[in-house]
Amino acid sequence: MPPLDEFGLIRVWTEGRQSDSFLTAAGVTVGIGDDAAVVSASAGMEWVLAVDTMVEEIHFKPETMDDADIGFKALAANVSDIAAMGGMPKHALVSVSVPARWDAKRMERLYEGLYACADKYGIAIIGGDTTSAPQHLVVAVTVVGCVESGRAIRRSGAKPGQIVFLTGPTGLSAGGLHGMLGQPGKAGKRVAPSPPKRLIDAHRRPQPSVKAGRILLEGGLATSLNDVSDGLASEAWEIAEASGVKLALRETDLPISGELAGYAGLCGIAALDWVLYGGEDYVLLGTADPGAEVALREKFREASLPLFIIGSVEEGPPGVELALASGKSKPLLKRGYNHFAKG
Ligand SMILES: Nc1ncnc2c1ncn2[C@@H]1O[C@H](COP(=O)(O)OP(=O)(O)O)[C@@H](O)[C@H]1O
Ligand SMILES: Cc1ncc(C[n+]2csc(CCOP(=O)(O)OP(=O)(O)O)c2C)c(N)n1
Ligand SMILES: [Mg+2]
Ligand SMILES: [Mg+2]
Ligand SMILES: [Mg+2]
Repeated sequence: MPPLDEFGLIRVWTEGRQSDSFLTAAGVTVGIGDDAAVVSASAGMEWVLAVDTMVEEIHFKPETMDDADIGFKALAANVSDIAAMGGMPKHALVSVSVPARWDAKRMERLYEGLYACADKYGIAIIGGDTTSAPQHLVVAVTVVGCVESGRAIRRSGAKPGQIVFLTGPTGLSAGGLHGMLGQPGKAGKRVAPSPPKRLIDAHRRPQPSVKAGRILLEGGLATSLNDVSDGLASEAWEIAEASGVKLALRETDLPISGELAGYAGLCGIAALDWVLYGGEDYVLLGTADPGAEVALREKFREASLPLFIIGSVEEGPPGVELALASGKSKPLLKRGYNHFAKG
């Protein structure tokens, strides 16, 4: 059989993965197969649009991610950006640039992961683009979501006197990554103990907080919101700068699971470093009026979702501070994942 061309490949990856009735219900008038997709707009809603890219060697390596995980996470990272606006993800466009090393079977696995995430969040895959690539795989996903007009939750609404909350623990993904990168490679040298499964799962299959974002929006409970992709400290800085305030976080209120602390101890690393600077957590960091705290706790408890109050908003030049368990405070650097950092 001759090798498939890109059109054949696209068919193999996507055909029959989502039912016609699902696509119709998702407002898809023209889906995969034409020059562009057409979807219907809902009255009273605005579009929420985000794109994120995953690049082999930068966002994943063979030892950190299975092929299906790459597809899942490429979409999940985008879903998280929609969640961070309080929006509902609806449609996705998927662009892949595929080197020869990545055969058809591997790409099928990647698409299985992609559709697993799409189905989990009720997202219709409506198109994309396919090219060859010289060496490394690149996956760029654009997600289209919607939100009630004028209601999107921005980074800029934090005000002094408000509380700072987090919708899940951070640091697990970075811990998992550390362990997986430290596993025996070709040279067979083992440099890190095996990480617990929960940490590996957090890295490979992040679960973006769409429900949490919707609860916050529907209840008018958040004054600012951001998702944690580059690290808690870095995202806190983004809220601080966008809002013109200082975020004062409390070390003793940061969620650090025993599992993470235990594994960090085994590695001789301070868990707090992963918690503050690790990234790829895809939980939501936000602020709320102190008067909303009771409702906030109640709504999250009803939905069986975690919620941690980790600090407060203060006046001052934009910045982030951490009150340490010792009673002292230290400024947190605007450090996080930086694609252009040297070294
Ligand atoms: N190449 C680009 N051209 C235009 N806008 C960009 C580009 N890269 C990022 N942005 C925009 O800059 C902002 C910050 O991007 P980013 O740090 O990637 O956000 P996030 O961490 O939420 O994914 C977003 O509004 C994003 O859309
Ligand atoms: C092999 C490997 N090395 C390092 C990382 C860590 N890492 C790569 S990108 C990134 C930050 C998040 O990705 P980015 O593209 O910056 O997403 P965005 O901020 O745009 O959402 C992190 C923590 C990784 N996931 N895999
Ligand atoms: Mg981005
Ligand atoms: Mg974001
Ligand atoms: Mg980033």
